[in-house]
Amino acid sequence: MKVLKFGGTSVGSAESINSLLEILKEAYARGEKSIVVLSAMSGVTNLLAQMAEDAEQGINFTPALKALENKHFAVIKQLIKIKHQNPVFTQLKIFLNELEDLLQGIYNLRELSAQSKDLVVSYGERFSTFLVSKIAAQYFPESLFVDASSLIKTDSHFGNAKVDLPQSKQLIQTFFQQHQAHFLFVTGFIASNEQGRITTLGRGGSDYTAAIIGAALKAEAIEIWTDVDGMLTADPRLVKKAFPLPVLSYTEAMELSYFGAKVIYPPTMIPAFMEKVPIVIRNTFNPTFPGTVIQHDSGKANFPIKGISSINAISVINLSGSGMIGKAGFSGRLFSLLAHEQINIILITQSSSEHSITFAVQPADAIKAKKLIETEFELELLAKKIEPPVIEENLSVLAIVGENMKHTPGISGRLFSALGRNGINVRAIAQGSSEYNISVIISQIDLSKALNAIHDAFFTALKKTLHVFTLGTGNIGSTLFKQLVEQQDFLRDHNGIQIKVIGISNSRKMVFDPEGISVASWEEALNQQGETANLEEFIQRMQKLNLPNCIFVDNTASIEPTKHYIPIFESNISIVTCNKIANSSRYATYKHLRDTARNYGVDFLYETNVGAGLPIVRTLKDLMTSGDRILRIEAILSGTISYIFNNFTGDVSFHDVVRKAQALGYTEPDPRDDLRGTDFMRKMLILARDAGNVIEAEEVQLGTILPEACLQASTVDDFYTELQHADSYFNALKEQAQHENKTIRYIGKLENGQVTIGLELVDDQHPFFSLSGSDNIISFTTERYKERPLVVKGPGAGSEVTAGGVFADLVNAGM
Ligand SMILES: NC(=O)c1ccc[n+]([C@@H]2O[C@H](COP(=O)([O-])OP(=O)(O)OC[C@H]3O[C@@H](n4cnc5c(N)ncnc54)[C@H](O)[C@@H]3O)[C@@H](O)[C@H]2O)c1
Ligand SMILES: N[C@@H](CCO)C(=O)O
Ligand code: NA
Repeated sequence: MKVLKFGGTSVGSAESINSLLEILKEAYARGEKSIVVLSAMSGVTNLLAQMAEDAEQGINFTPALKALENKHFAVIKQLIKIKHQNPVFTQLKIFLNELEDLLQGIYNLRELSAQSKDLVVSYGERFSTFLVSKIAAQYFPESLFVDASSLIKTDSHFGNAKVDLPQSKQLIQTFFQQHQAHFLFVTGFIASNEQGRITTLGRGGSDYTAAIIGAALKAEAIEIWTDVDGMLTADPRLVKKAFPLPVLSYTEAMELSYFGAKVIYPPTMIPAFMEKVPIVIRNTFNPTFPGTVIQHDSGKANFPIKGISSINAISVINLSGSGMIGKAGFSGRLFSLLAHEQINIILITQSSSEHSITFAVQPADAIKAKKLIETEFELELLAKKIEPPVIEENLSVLAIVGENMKHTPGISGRLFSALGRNGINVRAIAQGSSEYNISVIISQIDLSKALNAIHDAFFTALKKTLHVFTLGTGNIGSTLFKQLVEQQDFLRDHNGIQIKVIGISNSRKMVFDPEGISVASWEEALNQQGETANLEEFIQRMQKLNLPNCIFVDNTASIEPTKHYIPIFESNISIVTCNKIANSSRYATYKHLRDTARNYGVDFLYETNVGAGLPIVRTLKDLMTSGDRILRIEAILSGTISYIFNNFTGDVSFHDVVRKAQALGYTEPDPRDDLRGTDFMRKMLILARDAGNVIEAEEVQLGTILPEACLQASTVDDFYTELQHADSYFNALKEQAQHENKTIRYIGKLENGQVTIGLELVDDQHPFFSLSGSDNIISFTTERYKERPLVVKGPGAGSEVTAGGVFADLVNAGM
């Protein structure tokens, strides 16, 4: 036998009552015996309470009474065949008349006691249960309406009565013994005291009724049918990836529902817990879903924790002072004082120095608690043995919960590193010695971010989501989007990583979607929903969204974004960039960026600053961190110039080859940056700095490949015109090289902290002689690679290889 309890939404309308009936019919067809416990139709209990209060105030309650009648009558008309409707209308009308008399009495006396209020609200369950029993009788003639006030006995604490479990158990067992042939529909929530006056069971009352009956009859299970799929891993309003848990122990369910997860109210579980009757949370509107089983043991563990619960708003009170040290009974006095005044303590921590006690309460209780303490400890305060209590507000508490934590080291490490990586400050920590729960107090504005980061950290079979904000939709930016689209399934399936692009901006427009922009149609998103670009606002919006695993990607060649790098790091957001401007500006800036990123525990990744996707920055970093020492670097790091000299053969003009390099996407947005050597200089500067040198741009000896007139050109068009005029200059250079059997190379060197870049003609003995396309080559001579250098070679410009490098950095920043 099972006890099936249906909540207010499950009896809230004709449609939902139909769903409920389907569930009963199927159970019936399977030969299962059920007892059904029902709540009032959703909204009705509140409405009744309001009517009672209105009556007390002398406000006319008749319109509300009429609305109540209509609501229930409408269901009768829809779900009961006409020929059977009359007796049902009649009985409901009798109930309604009783209710009206009652309200009239309250109205006349202008007096509402807790006792009469219980009586008023009890009609909600009586209406709904009677109604559903009559609807059900059309399919199951043995259906019987049961008013549970005759079965569940309580004290006279109206509004929140305490159940006399032994007496109720007796009554229930006898009643069900006598009615075995019936299909019982029992009112939830209501009971009666010794004198037979109606009482109610308080919050979660109908669940409690189901648990009391299920326990008394040692049911096979108590099914709580509601409008969600079960207990979830976290609050789904804050964590989109929250999912229903298949199995929980009673203890875990209590811990989880204590904070947040309002599917079931913990005290209602106690009778089931005592008799080891499993409770199953099911969804009336998704009846094939198995739901969550709450049982004696915790079940097979798929993850190290079961879930994360949270309370959005709490206040913390700090009490400190020398007067507490070694003073047995101090906390006893403190907490009995608060308990006596019904102030619920959500969490307590005390340092082992005993110098301070921190505890959390509901915000509404904070001031009262402070005043109570000030009165109780007046003498200690006067003697300055303790400091005045301090209230801190706008805080949240979250807790990770699970019995398996007990057997698994590293859980708290994972929790705190997820918080730390996302820049979330932990204000207080508590772990019960039962190790079922670790709770932390954090600032309210970080709650959603913290929940998501922790959810990602523990439910690893699920996807880790990177939240990305990207600037620049040119060559590199647009290619990156294309690669993201192509790769997203693989990343999800093989690396458990989901990349959500939340913001995109170029110099004209910007667009945001906190749920993630569909990157395949980024252009439409930008053009159709985009607003006028505003870099300051873009960054502010990113900071304000405060998302976990957040990465800012700069795919521009502009100085503007680089001015915001420091505040971005300070918001605990990592940066990935192919833009070389920040790293090649003043050394002080270069250093400040690294220091800030390190202090805030975020990543600053810029592999594509040198040699596009080729592993150059990474290789140098590995050499440095493993203790090698750089003796010399020799390199060709301009893909554009490499391409030009590799293709400046035969009759083709120099000017045309430069145009071609630009068309192929090798050049900087302004090709003069390549040809004047600026771009190469930036790369050498970055490498020199990464190799440990303190060096400024003006210290680089930069030899040029251009005649003076080209260097002076003030626009890109002028520049191309000057290049056309310089044909003879470049042809002469080419002929000289051919004559000497050499090739023209533009080579950078770092030695003894000095950087030089210049044109050289090299012969076939030189390692840089044979290069093709846009190839870069770099050779590191180090203490360990002294005889033969470490060489990296390959295409060092172009949108595919560059975007690929940015992509790899992006994924690494999310690790
Ligand atoms: N082409 C390569 O092979 C290569 C290799 C390595 C690094 N890079 C670097 O990649 C970067 C981008 O190059 P590209 O060829 O894609 O340039 P691009 O000119 O094609 O695109 C630049 C984009 O940045 C946007 N932008 C500029 N200023 C902006 C601002 N203040 N706010 C928002 N958006 C802004 C522009 O609107 C445009 O969408 C450069 O820094 C370049 O040095 C390129
Ligand atoms: N314009 C650059 C792109 C790579 O940074 C080059 O030609 O090398
Ligand atoms: Na690189």
